[in-house]
Amino acid sequence: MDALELLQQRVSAGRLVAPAPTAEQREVLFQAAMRAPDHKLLRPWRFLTVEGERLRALGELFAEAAQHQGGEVDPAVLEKARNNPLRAPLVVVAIACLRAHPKVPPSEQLLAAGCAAHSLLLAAYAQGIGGMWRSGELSFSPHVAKGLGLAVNEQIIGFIYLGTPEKPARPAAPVELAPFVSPW
Ligand SMILES: Cc1cc2nc3c(=O)[nH]c(=O)nc-3n(C[C@H](O)[C@H](O)[C@H](O)COP(=O)(O)O)c2cc1C
Repeated sequence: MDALELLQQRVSAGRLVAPAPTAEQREVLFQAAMRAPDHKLLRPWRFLTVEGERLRALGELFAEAAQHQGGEVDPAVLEKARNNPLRAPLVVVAIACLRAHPKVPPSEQLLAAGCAAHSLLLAAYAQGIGGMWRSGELSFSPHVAKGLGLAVNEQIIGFIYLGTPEKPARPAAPVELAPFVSPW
């Protein structure tokens, strides 16, 4: 796929089915992520892959986290939390790993991690893999972070759902640029 077409046409795919990306495709996804712009080459990111039965375990972790938020939890909310990870055959947890650095503040490291996640999404689209970056309040849950084994300096920046798109990608309409771009 042409690079400029990819950059202008990438869209998310919410409905994803098996098969999950192959080993070869995953190599491309993660190599693309590693090429994100990155001040001082800190690589302030890492990724966890969750698939198969582990998707159910992630759903259980989400349900537990919803219960840990306190108060009475609507059973429908719990059920939704439990089923959320089952919306794709592969969920990649994108994690920012922030460390003290004299030249690179945590905000820049967070941006670099976000760029890595975006590169992964672009590499997915380029390979015909459907992808969607999701967060939701449970991505900020300390219980989820602990269950996924995050260190204190790490934070979840997204759950990237990947799989085979159920429907063809919708066309991305061009955006009127005037509100977003102006000479100074
Ligand atoms: C950090 C981040 C978190 C997001 N979380 C969600 C989410 O929880 N649920 C959702 O529907 N979309 C979420 N999105 C937006 C979608 O990934 C997607 O970009 C949006 O639906 C627009 O679709 P498009 O990518 O096809 O333009 C998030 C995007 C980012 C960058």
